Amino acid sequence: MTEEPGGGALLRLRGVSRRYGERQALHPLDLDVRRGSCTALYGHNGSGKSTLLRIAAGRDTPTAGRALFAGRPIDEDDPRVRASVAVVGDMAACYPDLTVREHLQLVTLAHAVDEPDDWIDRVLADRGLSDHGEALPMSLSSGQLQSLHLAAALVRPRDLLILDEPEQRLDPAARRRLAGLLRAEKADGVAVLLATHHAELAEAVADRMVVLEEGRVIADGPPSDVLERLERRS
Ligand SMILES: Nc1ncnc2c1ncn2[C@@H]1O[C@H](COP(=O)(O)OP(=O)(O)OP(=O)(O)O)[C@@H](O)[C@H]1O
Repeated sequence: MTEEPGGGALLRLRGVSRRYGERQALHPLDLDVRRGSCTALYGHNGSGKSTLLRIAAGRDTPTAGRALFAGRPIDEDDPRVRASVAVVGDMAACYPDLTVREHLQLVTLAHAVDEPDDWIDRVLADRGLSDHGEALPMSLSSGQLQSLHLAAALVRPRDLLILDEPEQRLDPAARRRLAGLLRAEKADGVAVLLATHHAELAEAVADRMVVLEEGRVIADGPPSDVLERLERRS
């Protein structure tokens, strides 16, 4: 398990901002995510959620500020980050010639997971994919594909789980399973950071909700308080 110095937050962003040319996608912000907690980013299209997640995952470098994982600058090429940070992105890709099971086997092989077949069977069952293990991606529905991307993050070790709109294309039952899964991740001590457009999901799983508007934090706190404030504004 990755240790954070002085018992601090596993993910620590300080004064992080991101500019694309003339566009300030993210104004300077601070964010801490601790083990066993979940922070939900919420906001309109283009408000900066994915930009922030990419920086948190070490896939993008902030224009200014510091993004630290367990006290060290985050870089997705750092083997320690690759071993501990699982990401379900908004544009995850599949290999067209590999079955669902083979995708998951590839991930368990890359992360040297013990007894991978047991893990894979369990994750397939939890994600409602048991009957699709031998299916190729092109024969899956969009919701089943999203479940495969989630499954790929769950068959590998992780201390920090980053998800970009994981509720996309999931039906209500699959969304409820997702909420249960994220609560179980917290109970296992994983730090969870997600972007979502689904207020109920945030309320069901997050300890903290951060609302972005044009790259600025406009509300931050427990989801029920934040949602009440947003309701009053509208
Ligand atoms: N690679 C890029 N180059 C230029 N501009 C970008 C790039 N990525 C994002 N942006 C811009 O930064 C802003 C924030 O985008 P971002 O994808 O972070 O928003 P978001 O909150 O995740 O939106 P959505 O809810 O639609 O996924 C947008 O104005 C977007 O056009």
